[in-house]
Amino acid sequence: MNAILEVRDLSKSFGGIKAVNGVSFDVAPGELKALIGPNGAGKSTCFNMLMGQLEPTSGTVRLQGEKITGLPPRKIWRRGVGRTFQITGTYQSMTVAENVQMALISHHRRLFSVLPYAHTLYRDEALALLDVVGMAEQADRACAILAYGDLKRLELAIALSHNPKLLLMDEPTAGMAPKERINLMQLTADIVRDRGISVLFTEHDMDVVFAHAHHIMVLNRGELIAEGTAAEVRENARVQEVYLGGGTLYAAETEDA
Ligand SMILES: Nc1ncnc2c1ncn2[C@@H]1O[C@H](COP(=O)(O)OP(=O)(O)OP(=O)(O)O)[C@@H](O)[C@H]1O
Repeated sequence: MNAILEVRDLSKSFGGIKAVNGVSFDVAPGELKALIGPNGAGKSTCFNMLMGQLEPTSGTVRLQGEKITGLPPRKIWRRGVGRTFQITGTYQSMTVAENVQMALISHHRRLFSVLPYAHTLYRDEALALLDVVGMAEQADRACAILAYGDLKRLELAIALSHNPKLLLMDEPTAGMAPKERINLMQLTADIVRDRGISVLFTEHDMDVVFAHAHHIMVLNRGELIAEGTAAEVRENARVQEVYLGGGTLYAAETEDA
């Protein structure tokens, strides 16, 4: 099947630093793909170019065959690329459901005309999305009092409200307890399977990566040095060298929450 995302020879230099250097890869429909690498490898720079926050020095990005390189973030988002961030961005003064409703109102391009009665709009649709992420029972709670793991699930519901074809998740489990991380990624894997969307995520926790990613790419000093299944990447000598100076690449954390 044709790729959802095609990245070709993508590069970004900051002065003399080649943060991303000639990176090429595809993301297939319904694929859950991880981009891993040590600190400073170029993962965030890569994501920022895919989402339009950074202009590449060279290279192209295509979404379903159409070039999106150089488009502003909002246009890329409108074409069906969603993103979740390391630091969650929700409206603290609103309830859980209202946050999703706001996203749905924005998706339907009705933002300014409907604000006075926004709280009644798309409520059922919002509840359905909250059900997908296991948050329906918390629909009327204020965001300000949510546990961090619940905020991350809410963020996922907000991202889904734009009905993305591709979701970019930048360290989705950062700041979570080990058990919560596995749960969030299991939820993400279920969503990928059930809704047929593609997800590309960066992650430092190898437990999460090896347990859930269909395919893993390893970035080091701006270059892709390996890709494959969890088993292939785990056994790759270059990857082991980069991560642990030649040792075996085990999960970083294995204790329970
Ligand atoms: N705006 C910038 N100006 C100058 N150098 C930058 C800029 N952004 C990133 N870099 C450099 O580019 C390289 C890649 O950084 P990047 O943040 O993409 O790595 P990363 O893999 O996301 O790291 P981490 O896992 O720590 O988030 C690093 O050497 C970084 O210092």
